[in-house]
Amino acid sequence: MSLPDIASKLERVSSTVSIAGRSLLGLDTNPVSDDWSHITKVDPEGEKQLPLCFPLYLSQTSAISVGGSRDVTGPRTEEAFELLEYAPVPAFHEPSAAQHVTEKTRDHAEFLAIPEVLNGDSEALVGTLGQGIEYIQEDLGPSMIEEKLGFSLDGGVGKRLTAFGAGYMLQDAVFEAYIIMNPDSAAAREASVTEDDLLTPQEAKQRALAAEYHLESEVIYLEYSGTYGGEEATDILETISDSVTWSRLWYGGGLDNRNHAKEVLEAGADAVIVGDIFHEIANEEADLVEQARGEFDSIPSRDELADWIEQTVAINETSAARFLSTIVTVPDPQARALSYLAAGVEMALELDALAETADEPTTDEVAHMVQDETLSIEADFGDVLDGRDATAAAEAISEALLAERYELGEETIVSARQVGLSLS
Ligand SMILES: CC(C)=CCC/C(C)=C/CC/C(C)=C/CC/C(C)=C/COP(=O)(O)OP(=O)(O)O
Ligand SMILES: O=P(O)(O)OC[C@@H](O)CO
Repeated sequence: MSLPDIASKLERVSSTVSIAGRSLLGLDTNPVSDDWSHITKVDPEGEKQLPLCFPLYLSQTSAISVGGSRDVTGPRTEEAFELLEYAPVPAFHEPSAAQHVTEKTRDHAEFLAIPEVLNGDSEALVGTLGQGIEYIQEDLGPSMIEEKLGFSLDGGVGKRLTAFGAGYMLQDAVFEAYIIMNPDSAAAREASVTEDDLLTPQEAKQRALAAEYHLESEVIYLEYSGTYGGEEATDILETISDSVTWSRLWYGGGLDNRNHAKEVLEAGADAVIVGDIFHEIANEEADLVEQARGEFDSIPSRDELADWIEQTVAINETSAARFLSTIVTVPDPQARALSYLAAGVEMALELDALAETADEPTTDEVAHMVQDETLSIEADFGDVLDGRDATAAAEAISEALLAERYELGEETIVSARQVGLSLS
């Protein structure tokens, strides 16, 4: 038997084993975790930012999806991943263009999740994917391999190596088969989904089955980006979840309270995706810090701060409480929100005070200032990260904010550009 014959036989055997594993033995061979019930979508676009103590909020979610369809660039995506190194849960990359994938994002991301839209134009199903694979094969792959080898690739071996490189980079990629049901969203515009493309529950189920059996999409993603899908969405989820067995079924769009999160989970979603309300915490935290600066002459205790926050805002209406309420396993979202908001405001006030102690320091001096100071937030980070990571997280975030405050450029471990707060 020739080598190609053996390869083709092996391929046939392995795909039969995989189908048998899935359908006859009922084995869960889907690489996307079945334990995930809540995913936070972090969008590295300029206007969407992270709260100061993002490791605390993100400790409650199952995983983080990094990506967005507007104003996203490779460098911004890299910055988001660098910050999210300090999040206590895995972060994966959902690019909306292949150029957002860089060597650095590949190093940081748990895996690539590639969108394919089941009710858009052919560009959104296979066109962009083809361009993406071409980019990996012809640009990103060779430059990464050449950098590792230290010499340039050409000839037959070069060709095989770059093909191998593209396969290698995509081997742990998973596919998210989107059904986009809000035509008035960036995702719909990106995929050319219009009113005419909206699906009935039965049509959605049929496409979901095609995605599971033909495309072998690890995830089927019902997307209402920016608006809650209500009964229409729960009808679709119920219909799909009755038939789809192997792919994970995710719902995203407009979630900002527990009832809606429960509704879609009870209708059969394996996980909910929450985006906007998480980013809104950053604005809320910045507003509170601004008010606290006017209110207190010295740094109050954490308890005093919590009392003041309770008098200043209706906790149940805060973005912090609403975000946490979408995580159905968090027992008391309001209490948790109050404690995280107080931690964030205290961290900002402590850093304001630290900034006052120096006049035009260098980047090295800023690093030392941060290392010599123990901020209260370290103990909070210690509750969700292990000790060394908690110190590293507090130092990296503080250093970035101080460097930004002194206009020291971008020499810090992480950039403060995506943290929604500036020191006074
Ligand atoms: C092969 C590699 C490396 C990359 C592939 C790149 C591909 C195929 C990207 C897919 C682009 C695509 C079809 C986008 C459709 C729109 C979509 C589903 C976007 C995701 O939605 P969000 O960006 O989360 O939505 P919002 O911005 O509306 O919140
Ligand atoms: O931003 P929201 O409306 O929460 O939607 C989350 C996600 O489904 C967007 O792709």
